[in-house]
Amino acid sequence: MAEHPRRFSIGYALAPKKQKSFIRESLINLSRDRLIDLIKIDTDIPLIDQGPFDCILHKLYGDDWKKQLVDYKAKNPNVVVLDAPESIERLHNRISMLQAVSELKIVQNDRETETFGIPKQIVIYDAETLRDHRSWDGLKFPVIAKPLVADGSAKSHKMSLVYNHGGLSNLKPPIVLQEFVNHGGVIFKVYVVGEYVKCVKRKSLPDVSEEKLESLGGLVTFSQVSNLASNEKTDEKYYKKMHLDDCEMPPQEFITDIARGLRDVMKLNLFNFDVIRDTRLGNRYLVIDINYFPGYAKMPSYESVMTDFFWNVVAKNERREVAENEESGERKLVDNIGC
Ligand SMILES: Nc1ncnc2c1ncn2[C@@H]1O[C@H](COP(=O)(O)OP(=O)(O)OP(=O)(O)O)[C@@H](O)[C@H]1O
Ligand SMILES: O=P(O)(O)O[C@H]1[C@H](OP(=O)(O)O)[C@@H](OP(=O)(O)O)[C@@H](O)[C@@H](O)[C@@H]1OP(=O)(O)O
Ligand SMILES: [Mg+2]
Ligand SMILES: [Mg+2]
Repeated sequence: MAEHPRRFSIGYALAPKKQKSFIRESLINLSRDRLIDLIKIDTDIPLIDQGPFDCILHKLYGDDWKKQLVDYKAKNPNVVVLDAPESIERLHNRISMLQAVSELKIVQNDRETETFGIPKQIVIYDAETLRDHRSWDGLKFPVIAKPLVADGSAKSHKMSLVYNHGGLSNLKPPIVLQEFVNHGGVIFKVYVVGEYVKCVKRKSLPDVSEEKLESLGGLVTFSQVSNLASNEKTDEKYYKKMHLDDCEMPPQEFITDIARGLRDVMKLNLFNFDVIRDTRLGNRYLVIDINYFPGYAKMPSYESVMTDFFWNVVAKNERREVAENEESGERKLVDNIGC
């Protein structure tokens, strides 16, 4: 009798909004065709009582969830958890998040003139430090004030563009004050899925000229500028409407090197990062934000990219398991012969 090919099972635990945008029929069907079943994890039932899963895909936080993952892994040592909660955690703080960029060790070739880094930034933990001008004296206005915590809450996305020191008094620490860098109103979003890297353009905040800065007072607040309705973004009309066509992309190899470097340093497979190009220099790129498990459905052909990745993860794991079993079988045989 012919043996049935092995099917794989991936459990997903996502917030309702993420589930709605990411787990589309098209993704379920394509994965199913490749022998991968995407199964919803019921967060009202202990994880340990569900499955078995070859892989768990998640974007949920908290100590209880972390413990559930640890317990599940203890019982099912071969499960692949994407990604490890300890690796995701550094992205919940906007300082440790961007420190990953300074940890990169990229050897640039002589032909490359592009450089990368992060904007100048400081962290302010309390109102007293915010009032003390010595804390922010070294910063050039305008600055963007970002909540220190980046935990996915609406609050963590609420930003302020602060034009002068007068505007600082309205802010609520703990915050990061980051120099605003003019970048021609276009941001590059780099999506990473394991080895796969895709860079797309999005509309960003417009430049602030010196003259405009003098005439402006205080601050202006905003939230998730680049996150318009998701169907608009893959649309060609979106590019035309936003005049994004005219903007040159950064060199692919340069971006891929940064993406792979970040993946290794952070030990993450699923993330994106935002990059802006300093208009004064033209070849200096700054990473301003890194997000765990971003809106992949906005990435072109996301279904096939994700399915290929899932397949690589589960099939590679399966091969490792088989090899380990064979190895321990051989060892047993040797032990028995030795007896
Ligand atoms: N240093 C900067 N200089 C210029 N523009 C910036 C800077 N930092 C942020 N921005 C603009 O503000 C937007 C929001 O900032 P950021 O990406 O840090 O916030 P976020 O809430 O974490 O975003 P996301 O929705 O991608 O998670 C950016 O997309 C970009 O348009
Ligand atoms: O809303 P979308 O699905 O499009 O994805 C956004 C995602 O929201 P979600 O995780 O609630 O879905 C955000 O995550 P949190 O910081 O809020 O955790 C953040 O990663 C954004 O950068 C994503 O937008 P993108 O960077 O891809 O444009
Ligand atoms: Mg961002
Ligand atoms: Mg972010």
